[in-house]
Amino acid sequence: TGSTRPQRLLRAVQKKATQGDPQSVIATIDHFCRHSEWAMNVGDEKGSILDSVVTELNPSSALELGTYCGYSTVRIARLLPPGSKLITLEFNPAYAAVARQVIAWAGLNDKVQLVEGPSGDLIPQMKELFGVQTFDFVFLDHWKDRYLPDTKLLEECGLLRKGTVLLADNVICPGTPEYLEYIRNSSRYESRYFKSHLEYTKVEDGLEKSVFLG
Ligand SMILES: Oc1cc(-c2ccc(F)cc2)cc2nccnc12
Ligand SMILES: [Mg+2]
Repeated sequence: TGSTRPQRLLRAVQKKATQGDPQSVIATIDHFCRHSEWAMNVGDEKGSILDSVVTELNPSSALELGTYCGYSTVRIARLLPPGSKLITLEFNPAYAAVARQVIAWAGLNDKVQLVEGPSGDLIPQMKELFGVQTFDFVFLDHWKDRYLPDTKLLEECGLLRKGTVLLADNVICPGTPEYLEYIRNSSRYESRYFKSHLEYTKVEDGLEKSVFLG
């Protein structure tokens, strides 16, 4: 039986990236996805927008929905101040296994907690399982039909506070119309669209940044 694309991506990281150097892990994955095999990482163009949002916010507690191979996990965690924590949820065990090794290669284990399972089941357990009060930052990058229900769940579970920033990937491609409709029309959020491109392509995509107003 052959290897999977995430396994080939991991092999490239372990072969070419410097251990403990998140920037080299990011560069290696971007090179692999541009020159060898496309993969659904947020990528370098949208990744720069992600970086600027995280840097401006300087979050102490962050949540990522959809880990995949850990590319955006590394992008976010490398920017977090000491003592802060990124919890990342991944439904697919094969993706999670690769992501753990990518995160470890980048030397970011002490900032990241990867939890396997469905976000809809895990979000209500955040407080009791991980001692989370509220999140300062949430990156939505999992299945598009989960963006809206999981956002409503975060609200209902009291995991958002005045000023929490939600950043959603793929709001154009593959697209999250129900989420956009809700978040742009809700008086509880202030939203802004960052136009960009689908990772490693010329296809339009973008990120929606929404501030929870409480
Ligand atoms: O960034 C992404 C891109 C795509 C995707 C796949 C196939 C295409 F043709 C176009 C776009 C799927 C994604 N699923 C989950 C999280 N992020 C995704
Ligand atoms: Mg994505």
